[in-house]
Amino acid sequence: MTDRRSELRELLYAHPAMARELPPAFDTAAVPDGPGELFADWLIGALRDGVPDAQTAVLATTGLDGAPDGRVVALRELDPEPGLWWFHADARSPKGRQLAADPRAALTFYWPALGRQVRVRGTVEAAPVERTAAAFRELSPKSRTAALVGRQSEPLAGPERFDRAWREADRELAGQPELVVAEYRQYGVRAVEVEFWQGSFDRRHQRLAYRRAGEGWRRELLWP
Ligand SMILES: Cc1cc2nc3c(=O)[nH]c(=O)nc-3n(C[C@H](O)[C@H](O)[C@H](O)COP(=O)(O)O)c2cc1C
Repeated sequence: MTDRRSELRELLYAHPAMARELPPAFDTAAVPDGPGELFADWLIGALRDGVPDAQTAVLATTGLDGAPDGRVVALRELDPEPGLWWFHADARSPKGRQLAADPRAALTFYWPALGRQVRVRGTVEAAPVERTAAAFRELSPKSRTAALVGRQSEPLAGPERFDRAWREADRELAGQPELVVAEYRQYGVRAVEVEFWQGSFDRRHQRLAYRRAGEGWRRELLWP
């Protein structure tokens, strides 16, 4: 019988993280005053380099039981100047309820091909209803159907229940193309801390942290 534990251990040691050529060290002294601009530079670079799903991040929240929780979401917009990172979600989902109870959140981006990580910590705020309704109407038909189906993270009795709900939602949207799911939200994480991490094959990683200080930002290097 294969010993899965030792097989896996062997594979993990044979495949160390970031064992490939990565971008050269970045000039931590020649960076913008705020983190939004630097993040935009890095994300645009990742998207243009073809990093798959470069706009996705792990969203960490505090569970209603006080324990940490996390899941992947997609970044939809960025306001570099105030430092707002926007994602969309249903207010009735576990994460939506968690954020209503405690708006503190973190977004962690990782671009493996570039060995880059960005950590954003802050507090979420929801966009005004009219703006969200307009954004909802711009979604692809499939995304609107998925949002109307709703019930995210509730137990599903079987795939046929989902198929039926999907068909019903499709029909409803076809009859009412202007329909907006009232619980659909645009959440913006207003950053208080943003850290840029550039990995290096030789483990001489670089870390640059921005922290809000009054109207501006304070920058400092961190030991890797
Ligand atoms: C690549 C990827 C992108 C995703 N994007 C979103 C998103 O933008 N919004 C969202 O609510 N869920 C998104 N999800 C699904 C979430 O990870 C999660 O399964 C779902 O939102 C339920 O989370 P919750 O139970 O913590 O509320 C995405 C998942 C993946 C893998």
